[in-house]
Amino acid sequence: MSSEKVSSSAATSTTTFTPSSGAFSPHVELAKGVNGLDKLVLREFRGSSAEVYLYGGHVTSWKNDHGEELLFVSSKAIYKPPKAIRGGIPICFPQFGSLGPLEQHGFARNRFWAVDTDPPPFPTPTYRAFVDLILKPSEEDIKIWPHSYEFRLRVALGPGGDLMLTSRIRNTNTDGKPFTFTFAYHTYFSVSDISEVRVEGLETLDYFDNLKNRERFTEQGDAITFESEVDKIYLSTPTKIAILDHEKKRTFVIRKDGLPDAVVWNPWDKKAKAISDFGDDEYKHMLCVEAAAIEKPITLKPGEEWKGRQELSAVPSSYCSGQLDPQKVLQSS
Ligand SMILES: O=P(O)(O)OC[C@H]1O[C@H](O)[C@H](O)[C@@H](O)[C@@H]1O
Repeated sequence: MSSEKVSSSAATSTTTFTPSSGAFSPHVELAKGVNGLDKLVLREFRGSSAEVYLYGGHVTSWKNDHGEELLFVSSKAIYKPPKAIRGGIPICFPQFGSLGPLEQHGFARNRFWAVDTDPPPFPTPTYRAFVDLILKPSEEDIKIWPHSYEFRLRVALGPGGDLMLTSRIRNTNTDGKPFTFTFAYHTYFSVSDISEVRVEGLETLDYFDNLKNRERFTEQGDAITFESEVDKIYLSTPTKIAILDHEKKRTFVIRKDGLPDAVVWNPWDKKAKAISDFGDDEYKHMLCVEAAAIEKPITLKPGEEWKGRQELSAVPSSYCSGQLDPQKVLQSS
């Protein structure tokens, strides 16, 4: 692999698969999104919904049963290869950030995925509304990252409106070679006002600060609040992280498996202005908390598979992340 940065080939080198609409459960339909890009819409009986584009395997919408949008997507997002859609949940694979020779965040978010009509059995019981996508390397991709893999992504919407993303990545190299990657679900949460947001669960943890040459620091002892640009990779984080939106009285809860790290990013005003597909003031209404595997890259031998899962829920903020399990209390009410 060359040491200099390599740009990914445009998605044109990947064949796209347009599934017939009959290929899905009644909870899922195929639709045309922005710029005519194929997307799958998942709906649950109580009204919650989610949308995932085949371009990037990219979740761009997650709405609760009142139809409120819970994810942030920039009004300046460019739904056009090879640019990744700004917002929603970009998939960072096989490289997080600029931690390696590939382009920023790898190439999975710039490729056309296909619907996996014959996925291997799913290990854990899943929700009714789900879709399985698959990404395999094209010849072009193999030139920039010389490995064969099958990346299966299941996007599922629970009866209570929870959104679950499960990634299963298998090394299918026939040359006996292992490969190593880093990974993140780069989730953009929609918040009413970043200056009224708190994150619980990352207190006292070590983190790499991307704004200070990625040096290692230790977080202070209480909930994280925001008054300037933040770009931190928290290490060995708990399974559950909570993002409290004071104005909306809403708490996002991230539950994750196989993803020990969590990146917290808000560009704030200066960087927001410098990002072409991001509105100057939009930093006030978003926060990225990205379940990730970064500090300890994952190595797979041929035939081995890695699984990384995140489950997002949005609950009334009367539940603190540490004390009550909103799911249990909600069910008992
Ligand atoms: O603009 P992008 O390539 O999508 O990256 C957006 C951001 O992603 C992550 O949060 C990184 O930690 C940031 O350093 C980066 O600026």
